Amino acid sequence: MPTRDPSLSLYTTEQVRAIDRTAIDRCGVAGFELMQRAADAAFASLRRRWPDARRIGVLAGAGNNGGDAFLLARLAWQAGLDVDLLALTAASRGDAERARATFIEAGGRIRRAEAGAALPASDVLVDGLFGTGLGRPLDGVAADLVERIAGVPVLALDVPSGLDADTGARDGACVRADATVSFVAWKRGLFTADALDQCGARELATLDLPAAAYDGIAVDAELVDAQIGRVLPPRRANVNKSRFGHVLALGGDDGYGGAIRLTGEAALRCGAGLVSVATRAAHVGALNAARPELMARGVDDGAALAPLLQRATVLALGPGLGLRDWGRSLFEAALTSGKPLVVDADALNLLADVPRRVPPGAVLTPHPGEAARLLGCDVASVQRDRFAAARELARTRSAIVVLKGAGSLVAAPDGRVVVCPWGNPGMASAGMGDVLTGVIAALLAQGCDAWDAARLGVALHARAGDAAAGDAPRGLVAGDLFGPLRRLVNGACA
Ligand SMILES: NC(=O)C1=CN([C@@H]2O[C@H](COP(=O)(O)OP(=O)(O)OC[C@H]3O[C@@H](n4cnc5c(N)ncnc54)[C@H](O)[C@@H]3O)[C@@H](O)[C@H]2O)[C@@H](O)CC1
Ligand SMILES: Nc1ncnc2c1ncn2[C@@H]1O[C@H](COP(=O)(O)OP(=O)(O)O)[C@@H](O)[C@H]1O
Ligand SMILES: [K+]
Repeated sequence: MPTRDPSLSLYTTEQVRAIDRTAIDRCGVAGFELMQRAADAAFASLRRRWPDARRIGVLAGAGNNGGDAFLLARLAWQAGLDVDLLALTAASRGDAERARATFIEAGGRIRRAEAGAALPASDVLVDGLFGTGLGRPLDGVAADLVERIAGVPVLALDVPSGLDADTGARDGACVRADATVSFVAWKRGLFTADALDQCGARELATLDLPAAAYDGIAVDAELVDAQIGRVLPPRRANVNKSRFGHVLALGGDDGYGGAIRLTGEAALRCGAGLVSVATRAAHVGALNAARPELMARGVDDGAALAPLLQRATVLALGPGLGLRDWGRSLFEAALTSGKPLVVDADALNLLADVPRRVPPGAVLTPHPGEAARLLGCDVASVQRDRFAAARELARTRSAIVVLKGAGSLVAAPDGRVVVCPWGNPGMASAGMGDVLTGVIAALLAQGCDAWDAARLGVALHARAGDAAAGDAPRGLVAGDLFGPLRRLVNGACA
């Protein structure tokens, strides 16, 4: 991938280690100097965030993450603060041992963390137990310490200890930080899954590495860039609705008319020129009454869809579609039409059942449950490595895949991945996915290719969710997103 903007570039831990090695071996920046810079950056962050803190508690592990912690402890000590440092081991390795010695030389004292050791009484606790070297779940004294942290703000060095920095998954005890200062480059796992509960505010400290340290290391993924104007330019004045596509939303079996209405309305609110809805006849009256701009049509089966499919430029297939014969027949007709489409909800469940190919340019929008069905695994396996799951689905289905949930990922068959840093737990409510389907369909209808429509759609949807939720996520409903979506799609997020 081309970008080198460090604030958007995401790497695996192996890649970050390679960057560190290049900086040390080829750019002449000593490892200890890097550690010192890491400690400087983290201490500056601590002072900025908690200027009144007098008592600094520090947890230090045996590796270089612990080395960062010793050097931060020395800075705090030299600044006249009280420092209570608990070390997991009696000795460290390499640069970290030198860092330990430096702290002791400066007059600092170290308590050895035995089973049941009292956590430091502190105003801020610094977590330097494990960073990118974490190789297995925390256990023993480390797990015990981490599980007993309570009632004190926590600053994590590089990664909250216990979090897998490659996947964002935790397996057992894990530090819940208020802020995480990450060093050198963003680790991709800080932006999805459990990471959203464990990291707190994220801050990147690149430690002034020379640009050459990053040479030859392609980013593994990127954060979504919200520069909407780049892919969806402002509208010209002399245009008419036929320029902006005709979305056909298909779904809404008995009892699920609301789902497809949300999809249709989202497509309208994001600028599709025309939106038709093919649904159960029983829903048409209510749809027309509630949203007359939607052209709602009752269809008995897939055969009845032919004229609608012919007129449509983009399909939004699946919300409320159901798994009965009616839904199956619409599913078959829609896929056979070869039109560009967004495949969601029950259409994904049908896709998991029926060995069908989706047309080129399709966007699949599974939540982890749907992704698991498509991959033939369980939800926990998807969540254990969302990057791998999204990439595998995109590759095997030759489609753009949006793996939804906290920290949504968008993956392409060629391995590209972007991660959405927005969204909130208020969006864990019925109908939110139906809205996303309409958003992406509208962007396809207005000329975005599948990749742009998916990444931009995910960004708009999540930012609209954040704008609508404000500081009150509980009780957010999907329809609340329409107002913010309209503002954002017109460029408010650029
Ligand atoms: N020179 C460098 O490479 C730099 C490294 N930095 C820091 O160094 C960290 C990485 O350091 P390390 O590679 O030493 O690794 P860590 O300090 O994260 O872990 C230390 C060691 O603990 C052991 N371990 C792993 N999981 C364990 C578990 N669950 N229970 C018990 N022991 C376990 C492993 O042997 C591992 O190597 C980064 O996260 C960052 O904080 C920074 O100082 C910046 C520069
Ligand atoms: N905890 C969360 N944080 C951020 N976004 C979330 C969260 N929970 C759900 N979302 C987003 O809300 C949408 C929910 O989609 P989905 O699960 O398909 O809901 P539904 O089937 O009810 O429409 C997705 O875009 C998802 O990424
Ligand atoms: K840590």
